[in-house]
Amino acid sequence: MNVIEIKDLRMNYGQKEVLKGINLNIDRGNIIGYIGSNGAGKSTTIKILLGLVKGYSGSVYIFGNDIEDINNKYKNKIGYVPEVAKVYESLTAREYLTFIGQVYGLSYEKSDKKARRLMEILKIEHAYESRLSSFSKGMKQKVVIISSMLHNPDILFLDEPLSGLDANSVLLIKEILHKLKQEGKTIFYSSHIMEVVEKISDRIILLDKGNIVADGNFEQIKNTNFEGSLEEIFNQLTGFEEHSNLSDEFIKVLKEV
Ligand SMILES: Nc1ncnc2c1ncn2[C@@H]1O[C@H](COP(=O)(O)OP(=O)(O)OP(=O)(O)O)[C@@H](O)[C@H]1O
Repeated sequence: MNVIEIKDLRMNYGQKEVLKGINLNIDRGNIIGYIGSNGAGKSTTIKILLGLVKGYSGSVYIFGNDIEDINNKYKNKIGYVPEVAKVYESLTAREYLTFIGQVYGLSYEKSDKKARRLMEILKIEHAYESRLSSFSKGMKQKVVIISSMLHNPDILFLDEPLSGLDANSVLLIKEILHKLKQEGKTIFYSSHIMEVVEKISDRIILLDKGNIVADGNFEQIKNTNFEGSLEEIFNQLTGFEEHSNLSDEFIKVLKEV
């Protein structure tokens, strides 16, 4: 059974067609690199899958159930790291994480124990009782990552999850994702850092202006399209060949007096 099945997914915002008929079947135990230019429709797709955006046409099945039909029960099996996470700054990490844990159906005690241990492993345990407003960017990101995984979800949607993390933490999170995948978890990984996507993804899906323009593992995409790194392939497939001219122009404007 496919963990996620998307059929002819379309979404408009006013006159603007943001998704133009997406079809996707996703197996369990995969890391899916979901990439595309700014405004391509990645976050919109993820928000539809999470039940946060309505008004789409087509259908979305998660664990074989239409997300319109299943009273949101599937949400306890999903974790989400949004691109820009809104944490409650006035709460301590402990208050925030135990709250999120309980939203996902864990007991207070269980949430507390797991959250403290996870913060310890990510080396921010000293701040467990501190307000989130006092956290650095990377520390906040670690809390958001913990909050998305505390309930051990089967599907993870990660939007730029490594943002603000130092090199050691990046290494650790990548390793965790790899191990979660081996345990059968499905990870939807959306990012603009092509080197990371190229390395960690079992399958890469490239969205361009609301359409899927490439789908396969890195080798397949390389063979059926162009040679080069994922970054180069991305630029070619999204038709971006003018960086040299644009950078010249940018600097020319800077020099204007
Ligand atoms: N709530 C909204 N109302 C109107 N238009 C929206 C809304 N949300 C997104 N859009 C538009 O939909 C398009 C796709 O946006 P989306 O956030 O899905 O892109 P993205 O691929 O995630 O981009 P990025 O890489 O910049 O995060 C954009 O043109 C955006 O302006």
